[in-house]
Amino acid sequence: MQRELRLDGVGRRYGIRGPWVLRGIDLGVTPGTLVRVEGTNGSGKSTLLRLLAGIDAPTEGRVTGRPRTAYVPERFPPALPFTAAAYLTHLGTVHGLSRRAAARAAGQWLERLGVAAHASTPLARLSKGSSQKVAVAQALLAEPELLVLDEAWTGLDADARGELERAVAERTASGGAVVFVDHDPRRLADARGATYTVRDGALHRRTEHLGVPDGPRVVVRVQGPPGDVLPAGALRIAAAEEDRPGSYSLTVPASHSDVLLRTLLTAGTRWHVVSVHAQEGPR
Ligand SMILES: Nc1ncnc2c1ncn2[C@@H]1O[C@H](COP(=O)(O)OP(=O)(O)OP(=O)(O)O)[C@@H](O)[C@H]1O
Repeated sequence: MQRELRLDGVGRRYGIRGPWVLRGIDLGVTPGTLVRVEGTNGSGKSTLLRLLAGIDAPTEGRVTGRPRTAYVPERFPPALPFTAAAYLTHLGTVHGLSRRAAARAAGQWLERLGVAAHASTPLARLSKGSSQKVAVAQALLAEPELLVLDEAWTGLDADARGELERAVAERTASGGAVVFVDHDPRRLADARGATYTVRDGALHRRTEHLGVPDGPRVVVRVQGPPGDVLPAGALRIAAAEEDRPGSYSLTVPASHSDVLLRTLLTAGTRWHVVSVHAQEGPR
């Protein structure tokens, strides 16, 4: 993602005389950031996410700087005459992948989300949970610059929920942005990012960090050449402390630890991983 996606003075209402659901929204989504959107039922969270995803247009105001975007809607349209694999392959080509690359990415995501056994099942015959996995796969397969997730964890089993959290870490570590709504306040609660609350049609920035930081974390200690800068992707997902010149402790939510390790081990500079340990309980 090269630049900021901006909403300036954005308002949305449904119907000419409908009440304003959102009004005067100014928001910048910068590359590599994670944004949680909160609010009570009916406050306008999904409306905001549809505007950010570009599948709905504002009634007033401007949206600029749109990156390559993918979206998991609150309700996935399932009754299309495709199998899961054919649908994902088709969408991959729509996103600009070659047919071969799209089929490969479709297979990989069905595998990662634990639904590969249903690759040949028509969408209309998938269970609710499997259908949600296909909804998640369609958004992830083309590695979007902006990923918009509306209750995307709902209906997923524990393994798939973990896989989606990892995918979020991958997207942010590689410079993409992720905007999400989730009814569980613990979702990605430890991850670095910003929280906004939708209230009375306006957007209020709540805190620098998401939610209540009480989830399991992992501390990775690394050593590199003194004076070398940690990879940007690592700094997007981890809190870093320099213990000595060139020696850092990086703290991440447990769900992000393997993405952090991969980011460090594939960086240009050779970072030596000294230790990896779990940090439990309140800090
Ligand atoms: N397509 C639509 N046509 C008419 N009104 C709509 C439409 N979509 C949303 N609304 C209305 O806009 C308001 C905000 O809805 P929205 O779905 O954005 O809220 P939400 O915060 O996501 O709610 P929830 O937490 O229940 O999912 C509600 O009053 C809703 O009825």
